[in-house]
Amino acid sequence: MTLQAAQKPAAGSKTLYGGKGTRRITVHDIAAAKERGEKWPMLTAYDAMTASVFDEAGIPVILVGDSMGNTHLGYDTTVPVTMDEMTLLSAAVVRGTSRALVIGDLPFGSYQEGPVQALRHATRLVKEAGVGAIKLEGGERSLPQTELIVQAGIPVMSHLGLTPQSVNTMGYRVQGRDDEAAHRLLRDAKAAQEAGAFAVVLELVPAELAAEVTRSLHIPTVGIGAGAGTDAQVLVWTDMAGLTAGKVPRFTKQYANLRQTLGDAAKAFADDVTGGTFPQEEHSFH
Ligand SMILES: Nc1nc(=O)c2c([nH]1)NC[C@@H]1CN(c3ccc(C(=O)N[C@@H](CCC(=O)O)C(=O)O)cc3)CN21
Ligand SMILES: CC(C)C(=O)C(=O)O
Ligand SMILES: [Mg+2]
Repeated sequence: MTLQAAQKPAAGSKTLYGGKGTRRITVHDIAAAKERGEKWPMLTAYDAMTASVFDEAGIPVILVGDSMGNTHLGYDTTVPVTMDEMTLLSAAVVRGTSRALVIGDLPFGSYQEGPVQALRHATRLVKEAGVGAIKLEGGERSLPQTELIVQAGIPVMSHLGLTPQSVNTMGYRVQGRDDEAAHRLLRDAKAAQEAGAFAVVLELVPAELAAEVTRSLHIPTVGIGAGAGTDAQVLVWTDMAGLTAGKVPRFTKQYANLRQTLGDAAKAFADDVTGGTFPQEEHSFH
């Protein structure tokens, strides 16, 4: 097999990424991908336009992350993000996609009170925004929430390791470095799986530990700053495209420099207007 053939599955083949299917991807497709040993990409999106780009690019799973607080809403952390903000932007992402599984993050304060509150807000994201699954942070501490939401028929993605909604107690440090923390993370991951989660995000954990968790679970792991041993990888789209203002985490790879490109376009437009070279005849009506 050529390298190209190894990397690019034939059109129509049963793969999650880049497949040509017209129906929306489900959590069952994701479970099947782990059985095939297939790795898959996930990106965040926060609006219909960007989501449609990723959907057309074959990204099978799109997360409407509460990272919107940092990237789009101008907050310092994800902590202030509200259900209204999540619902509005999640609905836009669903409208912009036809094939990707869209997952909505439950924001801080929307599930910590208990399972009934969690189910109410998960249900809102499904009914009002149309997401196919929700994500919440925490293993053991979010088990009752996970169980009740799954029982209600809503797929749940768990999120372990660095959980940014706990920044005020946790900081933004690598998690699971010592033996005790590593065992706790493994326990959390197994508990999430037991409670019915369909996948687990592992954020900012040592690569060896993330690989061990991945081998120990039958549901897929989605890494971010967790090395190459997870089943899937997720990045915040504005980080990977070079659009985020300011510092981006070291685990991000930058695939474009949209901040430069967009800034250059804005300057070129401004120069045209101030210099009187835009609009031209072809942009005018008589
Ligand atoms: N734009 C953006 N990208 C993200 O990845 C992201 C958000 N926003 N908002 C929510 C959380 C916060 N995240 C963060 C924030 C900071 C670090 C950070 O400073 N990490 C250090 C490493 C720390 C260590 O070595 O322990 C780094 O240098 O990357 C990591 C993840 C990830 N999430
Ligand atoms: C980085 C991912 C996992 C996330 O939770 C977010 O974007 O909010
Ligand atoms: Mg999040």
